[in-house]
Amino acid sequence: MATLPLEEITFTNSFADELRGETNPNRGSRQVPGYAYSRVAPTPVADPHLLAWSDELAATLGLAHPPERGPAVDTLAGNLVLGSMKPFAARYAGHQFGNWAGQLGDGRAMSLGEITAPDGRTWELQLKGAGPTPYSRRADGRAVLRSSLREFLCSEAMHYLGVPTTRALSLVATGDAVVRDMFYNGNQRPEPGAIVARAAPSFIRFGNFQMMAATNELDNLRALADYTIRHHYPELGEPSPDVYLRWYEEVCRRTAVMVAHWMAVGFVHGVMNTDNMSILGLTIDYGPYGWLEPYDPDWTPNTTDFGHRRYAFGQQPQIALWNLARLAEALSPLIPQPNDLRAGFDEYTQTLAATRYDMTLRKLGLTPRNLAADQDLLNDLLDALTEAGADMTIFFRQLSHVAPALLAAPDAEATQEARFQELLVAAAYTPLPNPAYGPLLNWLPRYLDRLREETAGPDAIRQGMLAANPKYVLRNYLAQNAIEGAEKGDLSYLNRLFQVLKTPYDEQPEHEEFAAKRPDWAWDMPGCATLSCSS
Ligand SMILES: Nc1ncnc2c1ncn2[C@@H]1O[C@H](COP(=O)(O)OP(=O)(O)OP(=O)(O)O)[C@@H](O)[C@H]1O
Ligand SMILES: [Mg+2]
Repeated sequence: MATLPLEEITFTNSFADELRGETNPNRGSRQVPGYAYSRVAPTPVADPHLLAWSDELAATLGLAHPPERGPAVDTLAGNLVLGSMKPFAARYAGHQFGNWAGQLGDGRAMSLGEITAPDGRTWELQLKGAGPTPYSRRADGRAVLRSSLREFLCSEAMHYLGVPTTRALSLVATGDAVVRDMFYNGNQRPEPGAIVARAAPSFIRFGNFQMMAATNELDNLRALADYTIRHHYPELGEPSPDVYLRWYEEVCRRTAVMVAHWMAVGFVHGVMNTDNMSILGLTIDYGPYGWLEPYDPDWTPNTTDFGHRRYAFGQQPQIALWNLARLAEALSPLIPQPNDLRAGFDEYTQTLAATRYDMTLRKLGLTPRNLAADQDLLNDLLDALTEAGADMTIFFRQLSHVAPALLAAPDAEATQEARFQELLVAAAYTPLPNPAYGPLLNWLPRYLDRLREETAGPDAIRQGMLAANPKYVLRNYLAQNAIEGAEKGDLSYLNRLFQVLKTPYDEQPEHEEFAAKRPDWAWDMPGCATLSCSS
């Protein structure tokens, strides 16, 4: 299919054209009452050059691969604003760590406008780190290479895993230094700056609605809801109080599906504030996220959250519901009987339970049979994994090979115990035998008996399990290796890692090193197991 260089694309600007925005060129931080956004201009950078590019997303958008330097990359760095673009920073508010934070807004993100893809769908293109806006408060509007690289890679990795997410088109180095206190310990240092161009049908967050409700701007609230429905939920029909209710239920449903996916692959978002919740049910804001390595519902990578563990892995389902309740409050002025919004909570709870059940069964190669007994089997597995602290990804991936093989083996009884031992050694972070692995060892034969009840043959079961249990996820230490290379100007590790993450369910035996459990050196190394919000 024909592609165009980015600089030849004509952008549309539905958000800027249809909603009320301020055009004040003043970039000073301030409250922006009465408006859904502020028109802004990116601040140019010294030497924009391309570090990474998502070919597949570019193909979807109909964009040609740009050279390392030139007008396309200048556009992706904010140095060039095309005539058809109306860049803006959205005004949103939010609850951060459970507390109302008031106006936040795009302090370093800027939307450039929308691209209509060859298939007719529209995508908003947004730069993250393109300079200050009225919402920057005391910060600089910039992003460092390490956090931008993490956002670029993880957005795309999540897409390839099948998780609903915003996408990333490019990672561009700015040539400017950005000063950060990475450990919040008073030691500031200059780091290389970078800008990610991300794409999604829309970047509207729960917090955009909260902002309007908090300041009682009901016309703006209604306009934003109507805009969202008309452009992104047109199947619901023309906005009306009844349609608002159905829309809210659909947001709840999509959010549940997103969280179920996170739980299935071991993704921890790390900072599920309401301003980081997409109204489209997409994973948004790849900041201090992490991937479960030792299975532990209490784990969070975010050092800022070590005290309360509000956003730990196992908390995510209930935090999403808490956030949805804040969204319901924001939408209630639009609804004659706000209590009707409660139907969305049930939608969330039921969809989450059903989707998680479904996804976990698929991870185990099972089809629904006896709900109560199977629930027990699944719950016991999660308890056993927690007690063992086994590597989640390796455990499920190895099981996808071992369990079907045992079904097929004529001398299964004899080999079973040895195969289970091997599986646990592969996934264990402690030397075995270890009593913490007892429950898992007991669970495995029970599971195998249940698997024998399946009618599908071992091969079909193995195929299904391999398609549900990724071999390659973006372990934090892998991202850290890519960062260290990129900071030294060596992109080879980043490129190889990105390539591997594009087919995470494939075996790719030549890339085994990217499937390795967290190495010893990475346990205490910043960026590898824990992260601060400094980005
Ligand atoms: N360096 C910065 N300069 C200006 N504003 C910032 C900066 N870092 C964060 N902010 C703002 O602080 C708020 C909370 O930040 P948070 O870490 O959730 O978002 P983010 O990582 O900047 O971006 P996003 O949610 O768009 O992915 C947001 O309003 C964000 O724009
Ligand atoms: Mg954010």
